[in-house]
Amino acid sequence: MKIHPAARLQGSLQIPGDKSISHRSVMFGAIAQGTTEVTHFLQGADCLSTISCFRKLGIEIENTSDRVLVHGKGLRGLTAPSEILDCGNSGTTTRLISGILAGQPFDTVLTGDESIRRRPMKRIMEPLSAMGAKILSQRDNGCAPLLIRGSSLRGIHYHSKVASAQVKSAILLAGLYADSPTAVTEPSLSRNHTELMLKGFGAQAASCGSTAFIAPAKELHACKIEVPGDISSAAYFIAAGLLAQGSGILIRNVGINPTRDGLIRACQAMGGKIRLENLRETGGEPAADLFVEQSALHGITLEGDIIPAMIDELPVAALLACFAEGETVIRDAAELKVKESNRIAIMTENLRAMGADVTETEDGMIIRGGRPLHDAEIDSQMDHRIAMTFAVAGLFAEGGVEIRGAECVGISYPGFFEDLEGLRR
Ligand SMILES: O=C(O)C1=C[C@@H](OP(=O)(O)O)[C@@H](O)[C@H](O)C1
Ligand SMILES: C=C(OP(=O)(O)O)C(=O)O
Repeated sequence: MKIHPAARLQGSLQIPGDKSISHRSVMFGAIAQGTTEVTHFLQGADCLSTISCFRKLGIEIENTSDRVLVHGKGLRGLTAPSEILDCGNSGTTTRLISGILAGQPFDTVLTGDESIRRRPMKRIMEPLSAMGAKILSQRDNGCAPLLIRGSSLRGIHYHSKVASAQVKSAILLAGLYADSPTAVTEPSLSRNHTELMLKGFGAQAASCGSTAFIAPAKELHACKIEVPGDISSAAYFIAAGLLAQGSGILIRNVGINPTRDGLIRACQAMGGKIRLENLRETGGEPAADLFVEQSALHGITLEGDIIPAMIDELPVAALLACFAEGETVIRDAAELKVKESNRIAIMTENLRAMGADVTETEDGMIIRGGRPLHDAEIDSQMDHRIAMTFAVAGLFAEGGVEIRGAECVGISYPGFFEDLEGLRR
């Protein structure tokens, strides 16, 4: 896929539904009593993997263009699958479903694509085992395929070494099936969609700082969920809007949950002009329209608590740093190495190939902005966030960019290239 430089970008767009919230709407709907109706569901490959897994667990799910209906069977209504569950490329599917399967009276085998089979699963195996489940990594390497032998569970208070909503959510979901309350404390607060949405489904969930609690549940009840636009998808248009000439880009209906809005805060701290308009609530989550204008950016340090709030947006933040005056330091972001690809290594290699001044560090990158980017051929390594980041890079690089494996954007944003092209003026 060739991306040509853009003289001007302007206009407005509607971002597809949030991936994290879409996954959870299907999962929680499946284990609730009654029919959960989901609108603005993300029809990306990852969320379709979640639907496919729950269908194999006996749940009827109607997926039409305007809504998804999940005919939940209650907390104890899932049935043993007759085949292996394929989580595709989705870490969220793999880890969250493991929490639910830990409490089932049957065995399940979970696997996924090549990338999923490399990602660390010990982080959920340990706490779920401490709760009483038996989880076996079939190659004994701490990765999928996983055999999950569900059982009756006990509540725990788990102190996680990583700030990870997937780890936290797996434990909280298992906690629904436990004999006593469960708590998870993480080093920094990660996205809290599970806590918010489980409450909407009638669970007793609470949080205090970076500790989340859940009480064992008798039943959950079905909900109506309108999924807000995904800030992680909006991120590419925020970046494009900050860099492009034109009269601005309006990104409508973006989820701005404070555990997800780190990119907006980081860009504003770099001098980016992003105006939040029409603030409202969508599906129990704060949402707004974002108006983004071309801005003169300067480098900053990104570290600590803001990192989990923009973890998937760090690649595009690194790109922005190439256009900022001075140095940007990203640290405390070692988690980037265990995403769909090693995002620290790939960003460093590819930004350098385009002429940027970037140094890879143990837990982040140092980027010295101001060098113009030039054309290069970039391999996405089938990581959707890398493909979308370099599509934006191509708009502002002399000669554009050629992206190999660009089709992987379908994991989280099937219409990405059409939406990007639609802003050219
Ligand atoms: O819970 C979720 O929906 C997600 C949590 C994050 O992963 P970690 O929990 O591994 O940080 C994020 O990177 C991923 O895209 C989605
Ligand atoms: C890391 C991501 O997703 P997951 O962990 O669900 O594969 C992502 O979407 O950037």
